[in-house]
Amino acid sequence: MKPFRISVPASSGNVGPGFDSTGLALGLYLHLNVLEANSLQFYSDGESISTENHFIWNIAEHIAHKHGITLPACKVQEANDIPLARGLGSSASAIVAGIELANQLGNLHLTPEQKLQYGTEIEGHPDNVAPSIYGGLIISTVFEEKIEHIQLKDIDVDIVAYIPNVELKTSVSRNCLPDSYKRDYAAKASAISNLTIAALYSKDYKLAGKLMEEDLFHEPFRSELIPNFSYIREEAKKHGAFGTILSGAGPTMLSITSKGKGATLQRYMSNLSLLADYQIKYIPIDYQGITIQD
Ligand SMILES: Nc1ncnc2c1ncn2[C@@H]1O[C@H](COP(=O)(O)OP(=O)(O)O)[C@@H](O)[C@H]1O
Ligand SMILES: N[C@@H](CCOP(=O)(O)O)C(=O)O
Repeated sequence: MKPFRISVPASSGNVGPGFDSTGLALGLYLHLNVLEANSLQFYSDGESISTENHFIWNIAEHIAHKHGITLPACKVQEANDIPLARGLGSSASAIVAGIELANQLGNLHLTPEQKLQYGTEIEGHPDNVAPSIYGGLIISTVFEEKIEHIQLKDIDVDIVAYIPNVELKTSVSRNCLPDSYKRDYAAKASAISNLTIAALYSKDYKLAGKLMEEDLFHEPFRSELIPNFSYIREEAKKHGAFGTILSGAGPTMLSITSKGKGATLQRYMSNLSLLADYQIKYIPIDYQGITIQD
């Protein structure tokens, strides 16, 4: 077996009002280095860990099982820049990595569409899995059991993320959401979402940022779980952000600002004493999605 390396980007789900359907790939990565070995070995950031009930290995085995194969022994070294349970799609990146691990080890020749299908079945919604596979900004939905998706390339904005040092499980944050919305409310929420995508497509980032902050599908119900929600939004706006939204289910928040202004916004926000224990990062958009290197 030739050694190989899988790299999967993080992602920010929803992008404001695109609940469960829109996501942006971000330049923070989960890497798996895979080498030949006589027994199965898994290392995470240099430490040996058990593969029993290991999230990524379980997914690889699940995919292998679907295709009627057994995975060969190997040594997997994981290095992960994506903080867990912060709304940066760590679970989707891990799922995509597990699918790719099975694909490579089992010579399954999966297409990107098959990976998206499998990943979405496991994650439950495609908004993180799709950008982790394809890169860029992806709008997608499950339709007649298939996943339709469109990629918007060249999003000419800078991204700044505010990552608090507390975790929030996506499952917990989803429990706060209503089971249904009334027709007028849903129509308004959907109009805001449609116009946000049209604004992004037209590169009207000022309008896109304004509309992103008007989401009605999830942010109004989640904001009270999020530390400094209004404060971050207001401070970022004062210093050039077009808009500031929850990343995925939170607790990370994310601003979009003009191309070239990200570093300045990052510096300004890093000086706020209320945010002293946050990681505040200027993160590039990833346009490659998953990559495999020999
Ligand atoms: N690289 C990884 N290795 C093992 N488990 C992971 C990895 N990444 C994510 N997970 C699992 O996914 C959980 C986080 O998923 P979730 O609550 O959906 O948050 P998010 O996807 O926003 O980071 C972690 O607590 C862990 O159980
Ligand atoms: N659409 C999902 C996105 C969850 O993203 P995560 O990064 O928090 O897992 C939701 O809003 O629940």
